Amino acid sequence: MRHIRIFDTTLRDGEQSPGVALSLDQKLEIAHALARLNVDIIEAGFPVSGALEFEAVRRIASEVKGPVIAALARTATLDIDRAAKALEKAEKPRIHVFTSASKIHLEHMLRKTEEEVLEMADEMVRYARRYVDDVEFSAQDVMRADWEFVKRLYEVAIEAGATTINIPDTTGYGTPSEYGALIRRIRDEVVRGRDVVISTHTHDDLGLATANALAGIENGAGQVECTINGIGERAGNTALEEVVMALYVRRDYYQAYTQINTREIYRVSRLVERHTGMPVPPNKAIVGDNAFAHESGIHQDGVIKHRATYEIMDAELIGRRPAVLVLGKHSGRAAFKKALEDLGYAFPEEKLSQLFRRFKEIAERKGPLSSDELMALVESEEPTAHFFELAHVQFFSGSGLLPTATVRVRTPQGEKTATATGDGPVDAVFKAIQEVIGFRPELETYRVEAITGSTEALGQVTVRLRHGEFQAVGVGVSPDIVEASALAFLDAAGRLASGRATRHPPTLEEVQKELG
Ligand SMILES: CC(=O)SCCNC(=O)CCNC(=O)[C@H](O)C(C)(C)COP(=O)(O)OP(=O)(O)OC[C@H]1O[C@@H](n2cnc3c(N)ncnc32)[C@H](O)[C@@H]1OP(=O)(O)O
Ligand SMILES: CC(C)C(=O)C(=O)O
Ligand SMILES: [Mg+2]
Repeated sequence: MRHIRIFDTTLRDGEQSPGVALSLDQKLEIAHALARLNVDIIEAGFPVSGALEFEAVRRIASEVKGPVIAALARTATLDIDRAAKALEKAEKPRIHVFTSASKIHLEHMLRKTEEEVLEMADEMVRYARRYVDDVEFSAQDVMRADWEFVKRLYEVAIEAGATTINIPDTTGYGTPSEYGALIRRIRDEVVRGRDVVISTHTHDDLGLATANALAGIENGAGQVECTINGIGERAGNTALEEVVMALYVRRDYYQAYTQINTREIYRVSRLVERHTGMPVPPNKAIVGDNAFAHESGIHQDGVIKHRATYEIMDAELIGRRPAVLVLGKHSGRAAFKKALEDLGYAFPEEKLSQLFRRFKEIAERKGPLSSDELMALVESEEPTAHFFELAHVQFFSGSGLLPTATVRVRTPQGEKTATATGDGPVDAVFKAIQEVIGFRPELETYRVEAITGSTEALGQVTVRLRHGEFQAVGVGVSPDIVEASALAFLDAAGRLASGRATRHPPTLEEVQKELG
């Protein structure tokens, strides 16, 4: 098995994502998280580009231990001087010198001839080697460049002392077979057995970044440049989590491994999402919300019978909770039954079919149901006659006023009225209801949703109450949220009072108490 080095460039190419500007503290926090992930190299930034960037690289170099810390530099002495200065305290510093290889870059961007670029590459790699032993060399846009020039350029860089040669498909133009062939050619015709690591750097303009990186590995690359969540210039870079998990899950095929602590992947992904403000799409491989969720009945049935029927890796492996079954319009009986069992219900087949039909009708109209909604569905199918009925609710609140509510409720013992104050109108209403019904269930969850999308939207309130060892869910709907809350509370309290509640699973403390 070959070791593939993971070069993380979230803090450099990743931060080049339009609109992203990380603070010093955010960069440091991400760098520490990358060290816990055990990446081999952290590209901490491009020091010449600004004072904050310089300081971030300097702090990361002095504080983050473990990985090699790399800093980017153009083929210019000032860039290399700044990179070297920022890396002064690094245990394992690397200077990453880059130029360009394609005609279009040379003519229109660098405005240099091939000979001038060769000379700059030679001089600047040598210059960087005066500061550090570990120098990486890249030539942008290799995929669109002429092979003869690419060959000469990388040959010059190796002769000048580059220890890693990176082959960027800067514009995301290559296909996997082309990029793979290019890496193979670099290995056979440029590196020729010398002790130089070949690195991939692929962009996702055609959605091929990960496929291209893997093709590079198959053809001799020993380092992959990538970012968390695949962020980066334009459509982004190769996603670290994708390449790492592809190498792990298909180690039989690639015969290669990384040293990544995969259980940290999800945590770092969330951190980068939060700090960059770039949301991870739900269908994103490995780290998206749906990556380990199943809604289709056939898949759910398979997963319940044997996880591996529809899962090629365990969610826990990347630090996520186990796969979830989403109960929606595509779900089948098996998943529905399992969800009810998980909530503590067991029904005969006939009753289950009746509940399942009702569930399908609702899910087709409103989308997936949460477990509270499922409980409400089951309980609303019980013989109901409301035990407590709201006759009247009145409340007032406002700035400088003590929120106060009065409720009148029809109970089996007749109509009762109570007034209470609270932290807000809903709290005051709940306290007044507790007075009226004569017991004090604990509010475990409270959720408000708009049922329709306009300003006169109907509000749906779902509460879960607990009393002793019983719990019940109640739902209330009204254009007035406070009234919907009163209805929901009375619905759940009625279930508790009339013995139509479920026994809740014991808490850890209760089990410990029972066991003495
Ligand atoms: C593919 C990549 O990701 S490359 C990295 C890209 N990242 C960034 O650009 C982010 C940080 N960049 C910056 O802050 C700024 O662009 C700086 C500080 C680097 C340079 O700023 P400025 O001096 O204002 O130059 P500006 O950005 O307008 O133009 C880039 C200059 O660098 C030159 N250049 C580009 N690449 C290289 C290179 N590899 N080697 C030498 N010079 C280069 C360009 O030809 C241009 O030079 P010119 O001004 O003589 O025409
Ligand atoms: C600086 C280089 C490696 C780069 O990011 C690219 O070419 O995409
Ligand atoms: Mg790039």
